[in-house]
Amino acid sequence: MSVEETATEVTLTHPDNNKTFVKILKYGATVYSWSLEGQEQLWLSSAAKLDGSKPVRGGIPLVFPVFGKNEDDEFLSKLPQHGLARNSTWEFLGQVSANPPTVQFGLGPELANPELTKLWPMDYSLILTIELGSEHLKTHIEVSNTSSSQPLKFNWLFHTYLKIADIEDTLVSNLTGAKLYDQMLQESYVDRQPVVSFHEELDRIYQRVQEDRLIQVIDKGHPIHTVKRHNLPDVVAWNPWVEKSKGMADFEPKNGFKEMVCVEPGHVHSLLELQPGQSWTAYQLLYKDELNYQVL
Ligand SMILES: O=P(O)(O)OC[C@H]1O[C@H](O)[C@H](O)[C@@H](O)[C@@H]1O
Repeated sequence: MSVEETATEVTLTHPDNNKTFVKILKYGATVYSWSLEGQEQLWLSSAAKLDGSKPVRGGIPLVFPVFGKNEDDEFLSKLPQHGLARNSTWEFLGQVSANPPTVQFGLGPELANPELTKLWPMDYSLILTIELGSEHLKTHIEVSNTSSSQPLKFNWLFHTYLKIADIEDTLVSNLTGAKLYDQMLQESYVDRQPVVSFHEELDRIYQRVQEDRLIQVIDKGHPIHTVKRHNLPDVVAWNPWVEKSKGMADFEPKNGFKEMVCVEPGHVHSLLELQPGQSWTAYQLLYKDELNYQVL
């Protein structure tokens, strides 16, 4: 069977290779493991809670309807950091294709975390489609405004924790020339460095990165992850380094920051706004590619 469902999770296994699989927790519809021919591609904290008691520290948590904390919107500002999708149990909608194995999960206000839904009482429907290729993982989201009268304002982001060998040997490419908001310095500037390198905590929101820019994670000159985006113009790059990792109870081992980098495609610099009846779609595609410096 290429799709197996338990009470709490769904596993897709590729028909051509049983060491290529993806595991998705119904809680948060969080992909928490993606193995490609036996090689794990995503970082997961050894202290991550997989029992629905808090969002998963690692894998691909889903950020909706707000990234970080919103301070301006009457309703979004009441939600905790990163919203309610990652702390709600989604419905497994079933398999939509046999090869590549593809499944869907759904979320709406009737299913979402009730405490958080009280704070953000909007009508919406989310459909997450996960496709496991022999050499890729595609996560596709559709957001619909199901209200008959109110606009729907939101952010979306795939909070992808990529597994790497050593952060000090790692570069992230093809973000050069993009404007960014540096959450450490709390200021905006244009990145003029040829690549992003990591020597301390780094937390940057790159804005309006052209869609044809492939973001590559490079280990000692070799591209180990390539991230393609559709309708996700903003890219967050994050590594918590020593002090921030110490402060996160569910981040283990404490030197685990050396083996992860977050590259998070999203629409977070501004809010999306859908009128009643409208829908919006976007996807993230993780795969392997040749080294491709598009800008230096
Ligand atoms: O601890 P969390 O709420 O999961 O957030 C983890 C991180 O998410 C993003 O990458 C933000 O840019 C960071 O500022 C934040 O620390």
